[in-house]
Amino acid sequence: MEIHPASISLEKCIGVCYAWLLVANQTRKTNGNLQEIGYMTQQRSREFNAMALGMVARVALSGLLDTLLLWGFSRAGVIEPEIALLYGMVVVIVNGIFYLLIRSGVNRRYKYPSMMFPQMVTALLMQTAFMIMAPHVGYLFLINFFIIYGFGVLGLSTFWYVVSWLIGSLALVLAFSVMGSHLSFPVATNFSQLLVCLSFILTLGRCIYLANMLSRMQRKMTEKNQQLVQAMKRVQELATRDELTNIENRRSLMEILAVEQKRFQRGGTPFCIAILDLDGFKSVNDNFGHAAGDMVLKTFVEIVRNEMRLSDHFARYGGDEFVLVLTGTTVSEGVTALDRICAETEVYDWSKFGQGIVLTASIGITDFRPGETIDAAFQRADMALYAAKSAGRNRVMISPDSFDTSSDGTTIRAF
Ligand SMILES: Nc1nc2c(ncn2[C@@H]2O[C@H](COP(=O)(O)OP(=O)(O)OP(=O)(O)O)[C@@H](O)[C@H]2O)c(=O)[nH]1
Repeated sequence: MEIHPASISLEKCIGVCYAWLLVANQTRKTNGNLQEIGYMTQQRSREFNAMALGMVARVALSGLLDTLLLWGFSRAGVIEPEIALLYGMVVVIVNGIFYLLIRSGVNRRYKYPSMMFPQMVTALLMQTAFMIMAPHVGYLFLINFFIIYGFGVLGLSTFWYVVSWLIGSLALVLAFSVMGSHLSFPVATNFSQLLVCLSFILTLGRCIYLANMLSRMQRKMTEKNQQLVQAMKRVQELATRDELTNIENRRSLMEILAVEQKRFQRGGTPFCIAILDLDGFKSVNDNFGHAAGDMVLKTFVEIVRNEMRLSDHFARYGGDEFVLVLTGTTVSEGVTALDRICAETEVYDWSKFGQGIVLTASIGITDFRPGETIDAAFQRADMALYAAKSAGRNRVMISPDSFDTSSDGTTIRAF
């Protein structure tokens, strides 16, 4: 068997490996760490296992392609046929073991259930062993290093990627120190040249396949991220908005008030709390049904929104009770806006929701005062609302000790 070795320098090979590793690691970062998908629900666990089994099948297929090439080289007289046979057997046995480990769920006992790292190390050591056993086709095992690290991109964390690189480097040093002078390109005959050419074509194909897999995964992840962002937005909405009227809910109101309280304490920016309640709303429900009641509530919200400033906050406190937080506003300024709301509610044509419906609103308002709690201010506003109801409804009442003059200077409705 005549061999024409084309020498491969150790530095060149390690240099190329290093460059590939850098590119691969960059891609891995972009695609996120699949191993971290390890913490998952049963459904995700099944999907993950299917993916891991798919990877094992792909690795096995790649190994069988190499077996075919080795068989070709044995036909060309470059290596003994036993090498091809042994390679094929090792591929089947090793991948069979990983298949069974994943299939039986043993992998789920580990923090990183993809088993990518042990698969990679096994593959690296296997290539090294065959490089030593069959140095005349050593280039074939050498270029497989690139494929192996390419697979690693799909699922290794930075730490394990570096560890696998160190292991691969040591394996290369071992192979070159043992067989360096015998490693060669078998290009003595046309047939073996054809096989070498074919092996490079197949390697390129596998690299392209991997790149394509990565880009598909990236697209899928982008899609999933978008879905996640939408879901988070929806959760946020459900947690902070009232479903019927789409204004802030009670929980969100409490957060808003806490923020305004802090702002007041820092810079003294005044704000007022107004509680609004529809008068006789229950009778709408009783006489015209819940759906009509809902329409009334939504319409009332629109009336208030048309009168409030953009900087104000409007929340549904519960039932037909609403709260307006009037920011940067004194009581007298707030009362002007609230009077308009009362007037608009009174003149609105509610009869479109049920014949004869006439509705008004009662409102209690207070300003927030230094050193007090939100609860204390809230209670005052509630008392003012109660006073408005007691005084005959359809009016705005101010809590005691608030500024007692309206914007036009006349005494207004403190009780
Ligand atoms: N349609 C509808 N009704 C609701 C909703 N939430 C609470 N309610 C009803 O709103 C009514 C509120 O009761 P009250 O505040 O006592 O009714 P009111 O007639 O306005 O009484 P005053 O405030 O004293 O004038 C109750 O009948 C609740 O069942 C809702 O989301 N939709």
